[in-house]
Amino acid sequence: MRQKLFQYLNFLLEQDLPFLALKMAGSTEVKVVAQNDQTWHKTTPDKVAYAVFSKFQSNENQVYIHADKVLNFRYDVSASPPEIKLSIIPEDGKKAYLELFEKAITRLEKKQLSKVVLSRKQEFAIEDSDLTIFERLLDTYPTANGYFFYHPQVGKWMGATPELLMNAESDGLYSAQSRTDAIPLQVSTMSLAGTAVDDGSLNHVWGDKEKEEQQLVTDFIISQFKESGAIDIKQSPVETVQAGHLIHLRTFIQARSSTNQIEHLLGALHPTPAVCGLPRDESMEFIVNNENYDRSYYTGYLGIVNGASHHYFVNLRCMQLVDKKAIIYVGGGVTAKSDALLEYQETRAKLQTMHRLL
Ligand SMILES: C=C(O[C@H]1C=CC=C(C(=O)O)[C@@H]1O)C(=O)O
Repeated sequence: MRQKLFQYLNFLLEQDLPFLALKMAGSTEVKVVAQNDQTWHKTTPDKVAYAVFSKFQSNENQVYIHADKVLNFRYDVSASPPEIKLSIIPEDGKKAYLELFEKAITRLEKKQLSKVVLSRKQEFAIEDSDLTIFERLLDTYPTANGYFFYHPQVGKWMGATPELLMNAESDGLYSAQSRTDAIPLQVSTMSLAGTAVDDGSLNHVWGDKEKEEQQLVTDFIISQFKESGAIDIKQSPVETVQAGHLIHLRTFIQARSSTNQIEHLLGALHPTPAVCGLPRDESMEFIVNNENYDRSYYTGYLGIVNGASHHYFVNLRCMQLVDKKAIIYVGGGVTAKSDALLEYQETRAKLQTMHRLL
């Protein structure tokens, strides 16, 4: 089946047809949503099944892929995971990052912001084919949500994201004809923040900075759920979770809502303070005016919708593939307690997630 998947993706690339291939965390299946023509659909389709790829600034250039075909390929992760290539990453962008950090810390100390996520990108040459890199990605990160997106007018993106933005499933019977009805849904999301390099022991002692920045994300999600009319909101205890060679703090949050609330709920959640900051509008303004580059689809989201079933993920640990180049995007949450060099090192550690696949 593995061979069939790559043959099919190769065919779509050769035909220049839009697709999203997604293997959800821990799944043994890659789902491919493909469109039969090259149209760039920019609004929510009146279709039962589709894929979405959204920018960080989600009011711009959304991409919807109409599911003319949805194919599922069984994917058993290779018993011998690919060898991890460790190479030295040049220190490009350090000066610019530290300058950005200084500007942010001024705002944080004045309490104009309580948290802001600062990011950057770095370019690398690639030799292998895009599909070889995708196969390596799926085998290296079986517990991440691995994806490959292509649209002839938008380009190629690939990633292994640990972060769920929203899962919503019908908790009752669903009929495909009743898309416009308010079908009750079980909704779940996660608050993921705080980063450390995994040292192999499961009892990492987290500092106050990490605990606080993750709590801010949890509180934000719960308040957005409440405002959006979701009910029965429940949260799990905070846990440490592995993402490749990194670890994060994570809380699951669940609630009940309905299909007619989904778009609203998505807008209420995205962008969470795991990728933007708090207060949200001020952080967004700071990022857009000071990062000095366009995040594009990084820290946006990707997803697959099929009837009442919605799966959306935050576009993190990702790269854009342009000709023989990979542009890797990375960032991290900064608060008044942050240390500039440690935050910069964190972006370097996050770069490795994609870099070791090249
Ligand atoms: C913004 C990123 O990560 C987010 C998700 C987990 C932990 C994060 C952190 O510790 O700052 C970030 O909020 C990224 O990987 O580019």
